[in-house]
Amino acid sequence: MPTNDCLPLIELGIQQSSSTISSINAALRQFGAFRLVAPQLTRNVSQRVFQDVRARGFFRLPIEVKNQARGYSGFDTELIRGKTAFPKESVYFLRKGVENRHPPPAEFQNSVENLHNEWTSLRSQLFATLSTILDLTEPLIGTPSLDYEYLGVNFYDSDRLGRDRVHFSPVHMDGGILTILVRAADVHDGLEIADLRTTEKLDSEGIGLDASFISVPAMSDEVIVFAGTRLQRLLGKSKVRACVHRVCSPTQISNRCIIKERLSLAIFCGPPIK
Ligand SMILES: O=C(O)CCC(=O)C(=O)O
Ligand SMILES: [Fe+2]
Repeated sequence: MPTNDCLPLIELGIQQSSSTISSINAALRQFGAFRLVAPQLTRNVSQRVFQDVRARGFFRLPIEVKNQARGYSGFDTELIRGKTAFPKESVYFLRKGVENRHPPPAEFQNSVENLHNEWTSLRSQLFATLSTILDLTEPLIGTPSLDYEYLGVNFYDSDRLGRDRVHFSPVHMDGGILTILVRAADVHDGLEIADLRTTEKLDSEGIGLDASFISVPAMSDEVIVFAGTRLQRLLGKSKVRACVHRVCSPTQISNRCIIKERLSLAIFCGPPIK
């Protein structure tokens, strides 16, 4: 299976070359994704979040305790396309409509806040660069209707997955404008994205059955950026496709580093389409 060599990389703060501009445009049509150089997110701040989660074992706490934590979403409680359960646990931060439970442990909260601060200083640069690359006249952020964002820390445990389920994350698209995905391990951790040129299908379930997928290993100093359905809707399918992605369970990642537990952190930018 080809890997992320076919996904181009954006470096912020430099003049984008014409070859970068054309390869990012092509990748947004073929995969709805690109890679971003972001050591500010991958090196210290996100590693601190992951270390804190591991060291304090937040996800190993009794379910009654986790259920008390604001933003906690239990194993198999989120549904994809309203029917397929997502076999992960998450804690969401900054999400609207999260009920007023106890805040998660202070260290966890602080480390996520530090990461969010780093992201805040990157955000306008990334969106400005993307506007240049896509030759946009309308801003993608800066209006109240687009500026919503929230973060999710995700925990996947293969011991809970059972034998018959092959995906930590069933195939899906994200609903907002962009998702920035930071992963804990510098390995093949099962993330795959669809090559949308290999299928005529448009829904994520159909694409999941039909398309070829590429494996996207985690690289140090880089994050993956997915386009969401809102961006596809705003700019049109001929310019940007929403990324169709899934995460294979460790048993499916043959001949590669096997991880039983997986942590990731997603920053979701832009409200989903209502
Ligand atoms: O954990 C991952 O790598 C992907 C998570 C994801 O796709 C999501 O939360 O929407
Ligand atoms: Fe996703």
